[in-house]
Amino acid sequence: MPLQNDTKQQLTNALRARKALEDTYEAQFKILALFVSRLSLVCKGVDVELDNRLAKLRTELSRGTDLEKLLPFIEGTSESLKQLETKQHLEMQRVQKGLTQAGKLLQQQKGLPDQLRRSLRELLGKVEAPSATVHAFLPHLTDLTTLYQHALQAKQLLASENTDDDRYGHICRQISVELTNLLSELAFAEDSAVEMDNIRLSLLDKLPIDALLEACLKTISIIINSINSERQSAEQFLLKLNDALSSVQQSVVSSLTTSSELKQKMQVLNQQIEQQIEHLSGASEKATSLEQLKALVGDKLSAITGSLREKELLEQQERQSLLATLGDMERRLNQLETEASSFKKRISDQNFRSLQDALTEIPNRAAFDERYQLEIKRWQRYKKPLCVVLGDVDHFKNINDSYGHSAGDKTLKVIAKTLKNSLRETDFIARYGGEEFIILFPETSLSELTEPLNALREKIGKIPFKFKNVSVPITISFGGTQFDIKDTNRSAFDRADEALYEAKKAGRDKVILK
Ligand SMILES: Nc1nc2c(ncn2[C@@H]2O[C@H](COP(=O)(O)OP(=O)(O)OP(=O)(O)O)[C@@H](O)[C@H]2O)c(=O)[nH]1
Repeated sequence: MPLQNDTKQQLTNALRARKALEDTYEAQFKILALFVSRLSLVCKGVDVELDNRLAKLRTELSRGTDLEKLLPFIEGTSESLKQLETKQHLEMQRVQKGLTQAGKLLQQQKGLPDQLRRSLRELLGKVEAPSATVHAFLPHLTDLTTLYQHALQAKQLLASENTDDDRYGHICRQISVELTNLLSELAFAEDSAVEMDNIRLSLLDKLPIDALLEACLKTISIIINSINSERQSAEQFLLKLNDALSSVQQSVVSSLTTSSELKQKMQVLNQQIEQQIEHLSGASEKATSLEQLKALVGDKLSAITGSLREKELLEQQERQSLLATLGDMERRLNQLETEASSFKKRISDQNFRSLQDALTEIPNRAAFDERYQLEIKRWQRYKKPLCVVLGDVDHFKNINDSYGHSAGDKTLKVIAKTLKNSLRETDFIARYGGEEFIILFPETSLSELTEPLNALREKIGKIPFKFKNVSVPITISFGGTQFDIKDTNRSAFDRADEALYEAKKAGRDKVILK
């Protein structure tokens, strides 16, 4: 009996446990069903077929249908989801392509404000980055729409400006910037350099189109004059070279003629001496007495001595004429050497000046372009990191406006000097234009730049500038990047430019590295 009771108890326990398990399972199934229903409602509207399948699944779930019977519905829905995923992937590519095309089209528009161009470039970079969902493109679409709006507004503003000055204002500014860059890349002798500097200063003001055209014409005429004077001096040098060479040729010819004449005379003398000696030996054989022989030898010897003296004289004459010719040639060649070295110095001075910014005396944009190509080649070959950094003086326009252009010029000089002196010899700094500097850091990675650039930024901020007895703190912003395997020289530069733009947007006096 006790055994029977025991079995009964065990059975009851097992039944209770099973009931509890079933209850738990039912509760979990309900939660899951609710979750799936809610999730399916969220997906509603994405795809009709998926909507239908999910609706059926929801109905079956709400009826409490068995999991086994639900399986065909779940499989059907999974299939629809898979198809939808492929569709969405294609859709994503389509949206990405569409946004890129629209952005690039906007980029091709002329006359867009610089800031808008930078934002657009930044946006295109984001659009090209891989995305997990189509939704991720929505903010980009909003941004692009805003940029389109701004571009349209800018264009409308341009079109609505009526006066000549306003209509051409934008073009004038561009010409002005290009002309300023050109001036900094041209090397001129002192007198033209002063004229050029006056033109450069005049370009800092907002010039009306006629004044700007005049500045262009003046620049062209200075360039032509300078080319002409260079051509004349080259011509003069070539004429002198020609003169010197023909006079050397003449000397050589005349010395050759003299020497051949002397040679002939010498031959005659030699023959004469030989004959005299022959005559002497013949005559001495015929001599019958010692007295006769003595007189004969005496006569002949004095004749031979005379001929030998004459020969010596001729030889001396030849030596002297040769020495005179050589002396003359040496003098001419020395003159030529002096001319050539002064010409060479002028050319090398000119080369140096054409790569140096006249105001700040640091390398100019042309020098930068040359060095940039070289450092990129080194980077490609040796695979050592290479960074490029743009620096831009903050609110520089205010300095010009408040204290005049010469104060602005002085500021640029001091900043350029400070930057140059604070860099390593292997780094390279150039004035890129206006108040913008560009620095190349070979064999340096981006992580190694934060500290020195911040130190540089702080150093500039601490320079005690004083204009009209007012202390004026001046700051600088830096944007930099490291060369990447996919980079072109333009793309790396653009990234540094974007970083600089971010530094300006973030409040200036900042270093942003991308
Ligand atoms: N004195 C002087 N001024 C220059 C020279 N080159 C460019 N500038 C001036 O530099 C100013 C640059 O002004 P913006 O481009 O508006 O920039 P910013 O005032 O520095 O403002 P942010 O860069 O936005 O901080 C312009 O007023 C130019 O005329 C130069 O060689 N000498």
